[in-house]
Amino acid sequence: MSALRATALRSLSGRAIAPRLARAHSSRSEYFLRPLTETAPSPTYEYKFLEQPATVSVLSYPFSGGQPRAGVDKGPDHLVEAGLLKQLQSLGWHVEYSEGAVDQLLATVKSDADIGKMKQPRAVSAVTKQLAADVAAVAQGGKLPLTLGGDHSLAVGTVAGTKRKFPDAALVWVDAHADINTPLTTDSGNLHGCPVSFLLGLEGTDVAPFNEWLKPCLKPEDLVYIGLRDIDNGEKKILKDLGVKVFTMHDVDKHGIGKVMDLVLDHIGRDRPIHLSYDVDALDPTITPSTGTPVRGGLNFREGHYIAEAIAETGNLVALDVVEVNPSLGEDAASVAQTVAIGCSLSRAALGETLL
Ligand SMILES: NC(=[NH2+])NCCC[C@H](N)C(=O)O
Ligand SMILES: [Mn+2]
Ligand SMILES: [Mn+2]
Repeated sequence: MSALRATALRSLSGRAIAPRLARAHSSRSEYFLRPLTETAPSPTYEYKFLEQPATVSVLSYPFSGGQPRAGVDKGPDHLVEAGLLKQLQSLGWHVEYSEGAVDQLLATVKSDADIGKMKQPRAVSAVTKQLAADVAAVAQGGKLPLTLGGDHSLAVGTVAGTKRKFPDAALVWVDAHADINTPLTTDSGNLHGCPVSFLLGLEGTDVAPFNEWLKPCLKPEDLVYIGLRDIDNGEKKILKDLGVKVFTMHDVDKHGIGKVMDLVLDHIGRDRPIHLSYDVDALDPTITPSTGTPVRGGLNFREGHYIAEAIAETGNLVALDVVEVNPSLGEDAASVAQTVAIGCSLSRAALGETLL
């Protein structure tokens, strides 16, 4: 059985429903059945590593176990309710939607005591293992997986999945944080601060339960960061020792975002598949307030979108993550709506929306 068939198709209320019923009644699954290809036959750019017709497979992963704040698991539903699927369809994409069976996966985790400093390691491992299989299956099918989080620990799964189809893929990580703590360096123990170290296979990451399924799949030179401004001391040492290419907010201030993106593409090259992992806390908290670990001094609205647009323009995007939207946080309903809207607009920008 394919990995994706294991994920349940769900109704708007989150109840698991039979696919045939879903086809008849779920408004989400209409996107499978009646693509509006008359209005826009294909995306703005030719996505050269994908098969035709260009298809985005949206994977909803309502998971919060990589960090302590409730609500980030509601991010995917809010993004979908805001109209994301229809928006992507009107950009010319064929759109599929499925929801990771996170509840079922978590039900297999009976107790989840800390392992060393790691919090909820079994939950994160179980969910990311399945997500890796889902992303790999989508990529093998010639489609683009768009994973909606959920917290950033999910990227252990998404990047591992992308790398099964595209071992040469570059990883562009847009974030206030480096998320490269290891189980040895982390202060918080929150695994959303650690996914990159597991992908690289750094010292301390060869631990159960992850080492039962996850092999190092990323090289330091495959990775570029943009937007960093809150880096733990242990992470600074790792970044320097490995020589990872980092464009902090200082670099964005100094060069401007246009130059930074030129330098990003100079570094990774212009003919390689790109996995874009976008943490919405990369943007300034005035722009995306509803997120668990906001840090002042972030990307402004245009800088944030320009990054996604510049990646889209390459035609090399093969996978996208949009994570850390937490609709339970923020001052008021307007903060939440704004953060969700920007999760949608960043996704559209990466999938080829242009201003003209
Ligand atoms: N994906 C995120 N928002 N990560 C925040 C990580 C914060 C901090 N560096 C930690 O390891 O706990
Ligand atoms: Mn972050
Ligand atoms: Mn992050």
